[in-house]
Amino acid sequence: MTVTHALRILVTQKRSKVWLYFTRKDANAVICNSCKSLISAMGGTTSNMQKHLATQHAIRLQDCRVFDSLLLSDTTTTSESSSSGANETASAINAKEMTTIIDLTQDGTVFVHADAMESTCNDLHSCNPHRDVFSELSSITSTQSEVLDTVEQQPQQLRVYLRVRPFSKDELSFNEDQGCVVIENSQSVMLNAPKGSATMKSSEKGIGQAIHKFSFSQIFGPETKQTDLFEGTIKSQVCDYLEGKNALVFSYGVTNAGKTHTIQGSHKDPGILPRALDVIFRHINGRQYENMDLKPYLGCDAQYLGPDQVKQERCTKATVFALLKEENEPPQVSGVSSDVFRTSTGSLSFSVSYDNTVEFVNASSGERDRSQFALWVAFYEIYNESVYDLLQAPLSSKTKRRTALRVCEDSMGNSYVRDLKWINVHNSEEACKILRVGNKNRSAASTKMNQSSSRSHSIFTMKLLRIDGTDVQRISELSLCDLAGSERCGKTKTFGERLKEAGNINNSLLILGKCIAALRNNQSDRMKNCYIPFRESKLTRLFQSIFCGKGRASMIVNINQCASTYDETLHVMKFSAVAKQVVQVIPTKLQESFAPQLVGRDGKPLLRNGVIDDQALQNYLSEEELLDDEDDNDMSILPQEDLLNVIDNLRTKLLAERRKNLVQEIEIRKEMGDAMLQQLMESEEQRNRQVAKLKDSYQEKLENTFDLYKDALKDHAYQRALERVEDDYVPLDEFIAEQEKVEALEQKLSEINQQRSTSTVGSFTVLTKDNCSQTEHILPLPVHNGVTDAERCIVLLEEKSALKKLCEQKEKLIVLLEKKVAILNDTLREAGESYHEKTAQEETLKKKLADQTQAIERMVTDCTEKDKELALLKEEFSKLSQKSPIRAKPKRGFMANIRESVTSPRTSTIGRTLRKSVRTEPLLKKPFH
Ligand SMILES: Nc1ncnc2c1ncn2[C@@H]1O[C@H](COP(=O)(O)OP(=O)(O)OP(=O)(O)O)[C@@H](O)[C@H]1O
Repeated sequence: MTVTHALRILVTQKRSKVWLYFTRKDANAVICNSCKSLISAMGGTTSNMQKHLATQHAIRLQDCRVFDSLLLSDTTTTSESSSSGANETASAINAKEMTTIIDLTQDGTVFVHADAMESTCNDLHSCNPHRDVFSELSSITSTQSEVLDTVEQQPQQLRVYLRVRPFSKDELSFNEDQGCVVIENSQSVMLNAPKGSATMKSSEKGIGQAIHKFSFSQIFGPETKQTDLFEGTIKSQVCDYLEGKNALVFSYGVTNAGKTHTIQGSHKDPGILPRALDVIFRHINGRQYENMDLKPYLGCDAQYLGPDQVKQERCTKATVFALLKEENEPPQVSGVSSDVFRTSTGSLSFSVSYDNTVEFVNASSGERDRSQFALWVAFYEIYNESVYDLLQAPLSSKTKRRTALRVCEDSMGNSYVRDLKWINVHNSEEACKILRVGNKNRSAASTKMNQSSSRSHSIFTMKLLRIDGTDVQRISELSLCDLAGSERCGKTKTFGERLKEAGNINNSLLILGKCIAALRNNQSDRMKNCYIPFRESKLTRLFQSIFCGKGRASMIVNINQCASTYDETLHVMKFSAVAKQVVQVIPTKLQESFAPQLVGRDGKPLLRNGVIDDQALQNYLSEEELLDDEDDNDMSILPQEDLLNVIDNLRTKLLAERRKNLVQEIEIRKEMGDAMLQQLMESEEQRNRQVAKLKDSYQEKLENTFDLYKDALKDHAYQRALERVEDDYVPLDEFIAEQEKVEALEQKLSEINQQRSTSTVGSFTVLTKDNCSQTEHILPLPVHNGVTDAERCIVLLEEKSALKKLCEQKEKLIVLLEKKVAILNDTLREAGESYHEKTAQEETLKKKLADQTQAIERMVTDCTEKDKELALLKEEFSKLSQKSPIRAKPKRGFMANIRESVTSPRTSTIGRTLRKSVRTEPLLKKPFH
């Protein structure tokens, strides 16, 4: 016993280590990436850290193996039957060797076999990171450990249902009914590509097929009623939920395919959500936990609330309901009309006959008397990759932005939306009110295809707490997710904000598809361990735990039969075919052991009298979590010391990052500088080339212009010539008339000649005296009676020719004379010109002469004045000489005397007098001309 006990303790320790390892495996995958970049930034320590990581990994693996062997021996000793049962199941599934997934038949039909899966229980066991979550919990209570020993795993394919929407009147009038969707039986459907669809075009080119076949868990045709759909799809999941199992339901499809109709329905014809609510409340009828002091906490735990907190909760609930009262006429904001589920009674009006279900649940539970239930609901949406609470009061101003909520994970790897409003509802009426409030806030915008299209993934989540006394025995979660339309941007004519929405919608659906495909791949090949990108979108991150075995997921694929959306529908169907191949392994009794307590690694509960134990919380979070710098982690719940550590670590990381960034920045700047220089050089070269080209082209243009001008000039000259010709032109009639005249005259002349020849010699008298004088020197006419007429005529002709010659000579003479005249004219003109020149010269000379004459006259006048002056001077001189006692000098002439008086050094009186007189006579200063 002691050995077994010791072994048990050892196993427990190992289990807790391994569990922690596996529960954080997924998170580590993401942390790893950030660590890698951090490690690379840390330079030299990289290899050491990598080694350390590798060693840690090896140790964990070793732990895992040890744990496996211990578990095996432990299980063998405690519960042999269950072990063998599990082995049988594993071998049974192992034996299920599957074949190809897609079968291309000769007639161009593609068969997608949904059961074409290769999967084993062991495989799943090895790839499921959360397989030991529950063994960890087994150490908490004795009852749980008992349950753990009988854990069974129930492999099940992901249930994928197809719902085909009926045609609307409009669609029929637009000829959308082209037999694209043919339901063969309850599980098989055939899609025929209509003419003009991309699929048909591709198949015509030999790419792909025109006919596709798909199989589903169940197909619901256009005539299916909502009640039948509920019965055939999620009813069993709801029953499981009431028994403590988690469930997730997706509605997937293109916009306007009927997703919202399926989930919510209408007032007259409610969808699966109100029907599920009805079943739940019928089940908990009379066992309602009214206190409201136990509330869901983090991922899948519960929290005790103090009286103040309870008050706060009641207040929140009232506020949310008040949002609904504010509206008089509720606007239609989502795909479902807002008057849906407005019922006056506590139960829904459509509730028909779920008594069987309720009975079934009650009978199976067997805890009718003891347990109570509390249902907490939340309604939120993922819009543009941000999570928004739909129960939040709408913003007063349109410019204000809604607060996006963070997706966090608790220590067990369960995702949850932080600060999400959870409302405790006591009946269907209240739950439906919540739904209506959320619908009001739901982001809906009209697209081309659906006037009230949902542009977000909306999720209605219900957490059911089974309470025994004041203990929460278990919590189960049911989520119904109405996915946004999977249409592509082009089809819906989306732009701007709508395009961004479409991008985000498609991205999250793509990630969902990737996760499903990766899950399937990992299951189909045990050697494969593909990374499942749960964390790449909020949607998959939130439901990661469900896909990893913590609940059952099912998908309702909605399609319409319209020819215009055929390609989109085909895409949806292909996605569904992959989804259907995912196998979920859900431990059947697992949920019972899932006590909603916060436990640390030491197994101590976190909640003590409704208050969180700090010490336990410190142990609850691992170092990895403390170091995890992801925004989404819930840091606020950490103690101050750890927060300081985190800050220190972050500071170190920040410094390293900054250093790295600086180096990168310098490198980038250098690269950019080089690139810019290169670019500048290239552009300069290009510009030079352009300039040269321009030069050439301008030159060419210039030449062309010259040619044009030349041509224009030629044309002009030609036109002028034509005009001249036109001027000289003589009309044909006139010319002919003239010719006729000439002919008539010639005829007359010949007649006259004939008459002459017959007439007498006297007729020669016609010659005038002048004529005679002109011609006598040429031809002296013989005048005598004996000359015949013929001779006369000859003579006359000779005369005529002689006259002609004479005329010609004269003409020549005239031309000669004209030439001479022309020459003479030229000479005359030249002479005239020279005459003009000479005349001009003469005038100039005359002018000059006149000027000179004037000058001479002035000189003469001056001379006369000088003479007069001289005479005066002479007189003065003679007077002076007569008065002077000095002997008069011999007469040498006046000028000689003056010269002497001027040049003599002696100052004679004459000189002085002369100068004085000169000075006193201003007239003498006049220039001498
Ligand atoms: N099974 C059905 N029977 C009758 N009418 C239906 C059915 N399914 C859908 N409809 C009608 O088709 C229209 C579009 O449906 P719904 O709004 O549910 O589409 P949706 O896929 O949710 O679109 P979106 O993604 O744009 O929100 C609605 O008027 C709805 O009443």
